[in-house]
Amino acid sequence: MNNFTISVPASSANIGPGFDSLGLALDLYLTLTVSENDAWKIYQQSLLLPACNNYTDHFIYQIAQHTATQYGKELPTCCLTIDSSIPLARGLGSSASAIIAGIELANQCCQLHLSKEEKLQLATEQEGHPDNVGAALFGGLVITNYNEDTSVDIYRIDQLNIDMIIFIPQDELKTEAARNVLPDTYSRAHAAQASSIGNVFIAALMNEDYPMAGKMMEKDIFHEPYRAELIPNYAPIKQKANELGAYGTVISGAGPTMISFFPKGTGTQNKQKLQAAFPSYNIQQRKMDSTGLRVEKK
Ligand SMILES: Nc1ncnc2c1ncn2[C@@H]1O[C@H](COP(=O)(O)OP(=O)(O)OP(=O)(O)O)[C@@H](O)[C@H]1O
Ligand SMILES: N[C@@H](CCO)C(=O)O
Repeated sequence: MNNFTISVPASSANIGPGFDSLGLALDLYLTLTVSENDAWKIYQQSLLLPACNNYTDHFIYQIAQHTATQYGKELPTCCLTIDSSIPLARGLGSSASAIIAGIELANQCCQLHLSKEEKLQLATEQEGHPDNVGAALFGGLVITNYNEDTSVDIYRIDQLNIDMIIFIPQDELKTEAARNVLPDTYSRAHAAQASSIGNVFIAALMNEDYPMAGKMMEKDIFHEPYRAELIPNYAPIKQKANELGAYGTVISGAGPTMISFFPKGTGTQNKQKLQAAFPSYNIQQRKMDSTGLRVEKK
């Protein structure tokens, strides 16, 4: 086995009305440097990574082991050096990136020769929905459909002429907790209204009509109204971004990070103003990652 590096981007799911369906890859990365070794060793270089004393408890190892077993293979012992700029449990797809990294680790180490579509299917089965894993794997903005009885259908937009700003608060919010506040069912009228918002949103994005896309993203009724109370400064962040000319501001994934979409060229100046307005936040201007999962052999 040659040494190699796996790199997987962060992602922002939903973008308002695309609950469990839309994902946007962002230029923050989880990286694994892998070499064959006579015993398992995992070195973690970033303070953003969760502490782990035993390799068998490591989420990425568990996903790799599970994938190898699914294909009747044995994972060779490896030395992993893991680094990350993706904050955990903030709505930036950290678990999806870890799942993709684990699947790719097994793919490389066990020579599974998995196609991207097969990786997407495996990752979606692990995560439960294809939005974050689709973006992390393919890069760009992905539009997906999945239910437990079918394979994942996916389209991709790889060009967005907008600037993006993310607002990362200090405290975590676990996806599970943010899913627990959602209704189990929606009435027909509610579902029809919610999906019509999503339909116009995608049409607006495809036509680069960003004012309309911003209007639609803020009209979501699938998840935003239920989660707003869990998100610190939900209304003030939207209001301030709106005053500064944002097309729209929504919860990133399950939160608590929020993401604003600004006219191209206005991100840098607005980032400074927003950081001054919300000093306890880690506010960053980010770009879309257009590549997704990368493997570099040494
Ligand atoms: N690099 C990693 N290594 C090990 N475990 C990880 C890693 N990244 C994420 N995890 C696990 O996933 C959990 C976070 O997943 P969760 O679904 O709550 O949030 P998220 O994926 O960051 O956000 P969202 O799904 O809303 O975008 C962490 O608490 C940790 O258990
Ligand atoms: N679509 C998911 C993303 C987070 O995993 C949600 O909003 O719960």
